[in-house]
Amino acid sequence: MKQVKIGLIREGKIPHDSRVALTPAQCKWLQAHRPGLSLVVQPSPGRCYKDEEYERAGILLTEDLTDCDILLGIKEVPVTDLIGQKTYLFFSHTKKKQPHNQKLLQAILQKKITLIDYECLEHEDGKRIIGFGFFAGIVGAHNGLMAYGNRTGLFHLERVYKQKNFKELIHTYFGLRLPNLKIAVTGSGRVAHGLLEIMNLMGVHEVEPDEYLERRFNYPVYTQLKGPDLYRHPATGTYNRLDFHEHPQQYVSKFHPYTRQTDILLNGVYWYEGVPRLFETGDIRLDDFIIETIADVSDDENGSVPINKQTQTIDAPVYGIDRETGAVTAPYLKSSIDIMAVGNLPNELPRDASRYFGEQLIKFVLDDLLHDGSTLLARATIAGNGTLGAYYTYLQDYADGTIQEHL
Ligand SMILES: NC(=O)c1ccc[n+]([C@@H]2O[C@H](COP(=O)([O-])OP(=O)(O)OC[C@H]3O[C@@H](n4cnc5c(N)ncnc54)[C@H](O)[C@@H]3O)[C@@H](O)[C@H]2O)c1
Repeated sequence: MKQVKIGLIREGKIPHDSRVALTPAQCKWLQAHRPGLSLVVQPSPGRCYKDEEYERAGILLTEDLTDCDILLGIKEVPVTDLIGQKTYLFFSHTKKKQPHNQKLLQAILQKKITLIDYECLEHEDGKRIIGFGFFAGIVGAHNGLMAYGNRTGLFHLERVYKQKNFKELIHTYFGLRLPNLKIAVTGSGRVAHGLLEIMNLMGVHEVEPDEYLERRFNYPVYTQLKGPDLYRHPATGTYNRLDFHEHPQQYVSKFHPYTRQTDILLNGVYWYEGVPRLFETGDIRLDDFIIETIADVSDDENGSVPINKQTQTIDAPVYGIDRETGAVTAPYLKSSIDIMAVGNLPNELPRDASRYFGEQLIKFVLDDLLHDGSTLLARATIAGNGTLGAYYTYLQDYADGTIQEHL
């Protein structure tokens, strides 16, 4: 095994993110159990684990990371902070040619940095290895229910970020009595798992989609809608997962009947251009469209939820959409549907989200970082030594292009 020095960088992106790739306890465990590996931490006033906690775990704090081999961050690293010729792992949000990160990729290439993007780390079958989706689902489901409680006055949920951790959050559900709600949960990935976890913790009962559509219940229920429940090929009437992933534009949505039976929609589908929207904007004017609150955890503006018109912040996560005009309004108006849409939901539970992330990193990626010749890492390497990685040559025009300013 080679000698590797890993540095945890201070997050530089604004608005500030307090998550970190490895907790103090995980760093300590790694130093004890992975000979050849050493770790240092760049001090940070805003990190969810304090500098002193790393110090107490025996991890060296240092401003200077120039002698590290690998630097771990979370969000996009500001161009001015990049250290040339290093290997970085973070979420770069460049693989879809996002205009606002074009400059970042150009700087990475110029500085001969190796960029391994967490989002691109995939198992052989294409399933993503690490991410924050589970805690996005946890916070998203809570916030969706919280918004419905605020709207109707039928119950009250506190903000997640006011709790110390996930365990404390669960304690706030003791004694919670929900009305006879019908909740539709969409998706089957990490976000959906987090949504389901909260359903179960809040004592909402699961029912099958057909039962959900057929009757009302005298207790709160949810149903989980996965690919085959949401989409069908108009010619065959069926859903084939691989075919759908390749040709989503050939499919249509089957969600419409659920808009007539659902009080709250918790949306966790994976959406990209071509995937049918769950419903169309005009549908919200229909008298039998009864959804009052939507937590769009997937958070694609004008995506699977076409009335998600803007992403909010943790401070003010909810806005309204007027049923008649489709215009953005204040939250909790009778004439509007409430939308909860925030792009950094896991930041409401940063310590738990970081620990969960670090666990996956240690389990599935760390050994590859300590040995040469990993195909897992090669497939996730967007740039290296001034050129694009073998799997990312499609980004060449993006890397060459004139800088587009992000509006
Ligand atoms: N709001 C937030 O803070 C937040 C945080 C994390 C994730 N998200 C978003 O939530 C959405 C869901 O994330 P997730 O973590 O559940 O994703 P995931 O990778 O865990 O799951 C994706 C699911 O989508 C399915 N899928 C559909 N089309 C696919 C395709 N073409 N290729 C691969 N898989 C396909 C997969 O089978 C899988 O079940 C994403 O859009 C993500 O960006 C939002």
